[in-house]
Amino acid sequence: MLTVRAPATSANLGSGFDVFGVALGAPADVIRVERAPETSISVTGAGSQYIPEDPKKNTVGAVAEALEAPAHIRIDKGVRPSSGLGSSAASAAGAAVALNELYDRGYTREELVPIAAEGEALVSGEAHADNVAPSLLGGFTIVTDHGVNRVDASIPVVACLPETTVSTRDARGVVPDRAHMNDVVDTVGNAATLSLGMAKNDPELVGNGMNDGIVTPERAALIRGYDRVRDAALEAGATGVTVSGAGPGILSVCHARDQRAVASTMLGAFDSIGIESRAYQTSVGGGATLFTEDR
Ligand SMILES: Nc1ncnc2c1ncn2[C@@H]1O[C@H](COP(=O)(O)OP(=O)(O)OP(=O)(O)O)[C@@H](O)[C@H]1O
Ligand SMILES: N[C@@H](CCO)C(=O)O
Repeated sequence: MLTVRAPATSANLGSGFDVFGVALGAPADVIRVERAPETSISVTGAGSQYIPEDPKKNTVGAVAEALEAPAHIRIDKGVRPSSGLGSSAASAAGAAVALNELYDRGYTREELVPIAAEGEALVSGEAHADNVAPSLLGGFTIVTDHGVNRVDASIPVVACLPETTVSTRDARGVVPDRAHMNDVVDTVGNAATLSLGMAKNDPELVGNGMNDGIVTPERAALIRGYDRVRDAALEAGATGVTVSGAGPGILSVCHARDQRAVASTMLGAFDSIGIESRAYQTSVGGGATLFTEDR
């Protein structure tokens, strides 16, 4: 049996819609695989009651098919589905690493990105790779038609997850078809600033570069309490706040000294409108880890 821990991720980071992503130190999915004549899946853990075990409907089933690697796959969910924290992608990335090893397929982590993205196509209708790339590779990732670039970073973040859900499929439905040139220019400038901030490990630059006036306002409108939580986090010292992935998770970037205050104020802001939430005080972290081998 092989075991892989695959981290949650936050995609977009505001200015990098469908391009930027970061691996988070926590939470994570744990995937265990054993060779089998046909693929079967069992799911336990956070939100497992909402996740299909049918291989045709689960992201790991799509990965097993793409790798021609039938297996019994056990998923222990640390990342709740429809969270904006790359739940479906964490499972897909973990399965890709585990099955690649189990069947000695020999793919590099970079080569596994489009394979794991097949799982995302299954659940959201498009094979966007901005969650699977950081879950596989760790750090800050930039996915374009030219492939994936990455840099290590250890920026402190708070990922605050309300009890509500937003499906990526629905959230992709509100993405505008067109944008004003002024907004495009602002967003390009912010994305460049954010990338530089990641390379320099600078939470101010990263936070300043998260603003986006094109997709984020439409997504934020789907999250009850978003403005209140964002304003509270900024007041507590966050250098930038945005929708995590497709939401409803909200991501704040901050200095380590402000992390605790940012987390408690975000929780308090959701609580003030009667929404329970939990906050992960973590930082940009490493990619999927293969930590047990017993074949
Ligand atoms: N292994 C899996 N883990 C989690 N969700 C899965 C899995 N396989 C299929 N799904 C389905 O995918 C959907 C959740 O994926 P979705 O992309 O909407 O959420 P997310 O991955 O948390 O969000 P985001 O991509 O915005 O970070 C749910 O309908 C869930 O049942
Ligand atoms: N870039 C994707 C990521 C989903 O987590 C989206 O925002 O739709």
